Amino acid sequence: MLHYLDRTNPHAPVASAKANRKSLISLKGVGLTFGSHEVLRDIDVEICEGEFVCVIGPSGCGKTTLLRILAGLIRASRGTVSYRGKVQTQPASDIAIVFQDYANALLPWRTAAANVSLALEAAGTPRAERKDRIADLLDKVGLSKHADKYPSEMSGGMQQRLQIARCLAQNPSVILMDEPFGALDAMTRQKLQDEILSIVSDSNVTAFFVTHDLEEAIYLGDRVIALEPNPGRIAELIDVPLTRPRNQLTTREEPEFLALRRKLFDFVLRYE
Ligand SMILES: Nc1ncnc2c1ncn2[C@@H]1O[C@H](COP(=O)(O)OP(=O)(O)OP(=O)(O)O)[C@@H](O)[C@H]1O
Repeated sequence: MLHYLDRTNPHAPVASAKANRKSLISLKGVGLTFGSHEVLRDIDVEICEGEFVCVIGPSGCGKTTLLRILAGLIRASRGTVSYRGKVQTQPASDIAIVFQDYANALLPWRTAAANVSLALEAAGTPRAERKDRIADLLDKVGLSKHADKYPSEMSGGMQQRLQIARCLAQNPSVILMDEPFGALDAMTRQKLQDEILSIVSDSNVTAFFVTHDLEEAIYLGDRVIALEPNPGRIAELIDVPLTRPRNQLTTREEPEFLALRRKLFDFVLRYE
């Protein structure tokens, strides 16, 4: 259970669990070179259990590459990536990835329920348990009424929800998201932002979220990593001091939100 600063309640655990959270992922001196192209340099960051970390930065600065390193899909050329205190040598089964390209992430010949079932089958969930788990997962992402639809019969937002349900079927401790809402319209995007926040907070999942959208990063994150390019380095690691639960209207009007928005805009404008 996460506790966030609650200004409406003076007895809320203000000293927040944040300070006591356990480190889950640790990157020390991580660098990556593709051929002669140095993509990432000296990345040092500690991500704690239950934390929501967003990454922003100009195009090509290495955001996706960093996510792929965390996923264990690429080995760093330098430094170490530790997961639960152990140096990571291969992808962990409890780290799930949500991609922007939901259409390619789903199997078009399987219904929504069968797409979720696939992840359960892969995880070895006994057949007898699958039906209830599928119903729970589809319910969690608001797709209960669409279990028998094929991806082609669903909107972009619904397909992305389905991809998220499939990831949750893995029972992940960490969800890595690479611009998951980038292809969606503004209203759907905001709805899904709130859904992912409630999923993450209900299941105490740790989230690492790559986005081009500076406001999205502030709205979702406990911290925002600003990567500068050539090679990709951490320019700033910014704490987001906004209360939770967040609200699409009031949070975005808070002075701290606006100040951070200004700070991040100034940062990216340097690389325009
Ligand atoms: N497999 C690869 N081989 C060679 N170079 C690569 C490879 N993958 C990525 N790169 C290069 O690494 C750099 C960082 O790419 P990456 O996709 O991580 O950036 P990004 O910040 O996510 O970009 P965008 O915001 O445009 O999605 C780019 O210059 C890219 O061309």
